[in-house]
Amino acid sequence: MTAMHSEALKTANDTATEAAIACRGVRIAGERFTLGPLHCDIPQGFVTAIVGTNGSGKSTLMRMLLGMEPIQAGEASVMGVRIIPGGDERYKSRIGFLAELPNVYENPMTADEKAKFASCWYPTWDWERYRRLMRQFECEGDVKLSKLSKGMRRKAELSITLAHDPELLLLDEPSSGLDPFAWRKMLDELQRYMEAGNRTLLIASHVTEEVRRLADYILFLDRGRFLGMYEKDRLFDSWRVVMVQQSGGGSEIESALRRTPGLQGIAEAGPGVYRLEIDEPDQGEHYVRSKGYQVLGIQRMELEDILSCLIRKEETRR
Ligand SMILES: Nc1ncnc2c1ncn2[C@@H]1O[C@H](COP(=O)(O)OP(=O)(O)OP(=O)(O)O)[C@@H](O)[C@H]1O
Repeated sequence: MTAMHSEALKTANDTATEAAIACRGVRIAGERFTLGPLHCDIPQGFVTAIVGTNGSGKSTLMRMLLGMEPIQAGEASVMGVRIIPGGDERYKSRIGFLAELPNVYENPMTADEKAKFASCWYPTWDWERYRRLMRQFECEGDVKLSKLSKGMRRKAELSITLAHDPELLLLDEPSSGLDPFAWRKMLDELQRYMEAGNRTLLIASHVTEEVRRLADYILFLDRGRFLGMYEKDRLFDSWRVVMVQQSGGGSEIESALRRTPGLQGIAEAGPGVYRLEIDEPDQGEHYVRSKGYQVLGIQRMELEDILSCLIRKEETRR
């Protein structure tokens, strides 16, 4: 399976999916860090998870979408609005954003005070929804944000972020600090949010289980490099590690194995033993067996394994 870019994504879904976010060769360059070029469509009505190593640019990407990181090259648009310096910023009131870290300037405020401030900014603000979410997360609205525990504050901020039922939700590591019960409630709330059908969630997460449960698509980043965007179910269904053995080993077996259909990665795991990472499991296994090699085992790949494989592949490509 190949990484899905705009046209391929439409074909894969067999629908003319609207892009909630479109990036065309977007590049953001700082003194010590460059993100991009980024070329992807985040489809409307779906959950896309950004998965990447620390410092890979997940938060930078989210900030760019809010016009907080200048774009050096390429184009980005959010819900049809192109992000340009000094451009129309009204699109931001249709977005809910939960930053990775709390804003220290808001420390003296209570959650209710912050909510009051937000209610003036968002035309679709719904006090009923805010109160329901605060109750759901067992949050106190009249305590200063600085006096709340990390997890309590996260839950209060999440309630505020969701209270205006935004068309696009950007969540930067939302589960950071949440206990397992709160985490489950958050997943329920996010699933409820998506039930409207026309809502889009972009979530940066290091939590494999969260990605597995929520995401429809996964966008991979590493050190600012875009490693591709994949449909989650196809990714987990098709990527496999196949252990192969052939007594004698040598360069012949390796060059034959390099022609395995769907090969994403290959490594020698011992004398005459090879570890193949493939995304065409049936054809791959058939090919290996047809060459007379012994298949020692086949395993599904975890998210971390897939990310490592994509990183290695990108490094060999360079
Ligand atoms: N406040 C900052 N000042 C200067 N450089 C920064 C700052 N925050 C991030 N960076 C740089 O931008 C790069 C991308 O950081 P970013 O926060 O986008 O990564 P991330 O993928 O969200 O990381 P993490 O998983 O650790 O949250 C980092 O490698 C870092 O060098």
